[in-house]
Amino acid sequence: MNSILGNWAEKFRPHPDGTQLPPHHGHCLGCGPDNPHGHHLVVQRRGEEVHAVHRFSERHMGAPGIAHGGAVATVLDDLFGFLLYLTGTPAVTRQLEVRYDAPVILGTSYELAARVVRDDGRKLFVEAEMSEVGGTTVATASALFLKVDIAHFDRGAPPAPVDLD
Ligand SMILES: CCCCCCCCCCCCCCCC(=O)SCCNC(=O)CCNC(=O)[C@H](O)C(C)(C)COP(=O)(O)OP(=O)(O)OC[C@H]1O[C@@H](n2cnc3c(N)ncnc32)[C@H](O)[C@@H]1OP(=O)(O)O
Repeated sequence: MNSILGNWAEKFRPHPDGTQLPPHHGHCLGCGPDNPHGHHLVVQRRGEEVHAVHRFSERHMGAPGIAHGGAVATVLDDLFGFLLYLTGTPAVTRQLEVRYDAPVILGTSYELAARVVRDDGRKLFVEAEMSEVGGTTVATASALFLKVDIAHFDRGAPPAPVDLD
């Protein structure tokens, strides 16, 4: 097994309500603390939802001062990946839809929340929103994740020394 995922099984242990969930792995683009180009998303379990407060930086700029839509999609997709700690099974994104309701401003904090709306065999239907703190929704997302066997991840190249420049 790809060693970067080697401790994944223990990450599926029960996570009490209110606790911070572990990153998928150190170099994950969404949440890995060791990825200098990543978003460094920090996520908590809140009941049957996952929550985060996030600020986009200049590294994720689209229009001047505004987050790139792909960066917003990355963060929403990665947030969905934290629901797997609650469902207890590996799964991958099959389809992702994002609705951009308002520009996401760099350096501004946003609240994110995601949940599973239907767990149907291999299919996990999920939804999320991103909002100004205590205010207006700026983006919503829905996705279909498909549960996969751990062998799915063997197709990834073993983690080489990462050249992140
Ligand atoms: C211990 C170590 C653990 C390691 C733990 C790894 C950690 C992991 C880190 C996670 C981090 C997360 C980060 C964010 C999440 C990503 O970023 S995941 C990365 C992006 N996604 C991918 O790379 C997935 C690429 N796609 C694939 O590999 C394959 O298409 C899949 C998803 C495995 C599915 O292939 P498949 O098994 O052949 O599925 P398929 O038969 O086509 O469809 C299955 C069922 O779904 C239905 N379906 C398919 N598409 C649709 C659709 N769009 N709408 C409705 N139904 C559909 C089919 O009709 C079928 O239904 P049934 O006939 O069974 O009723």
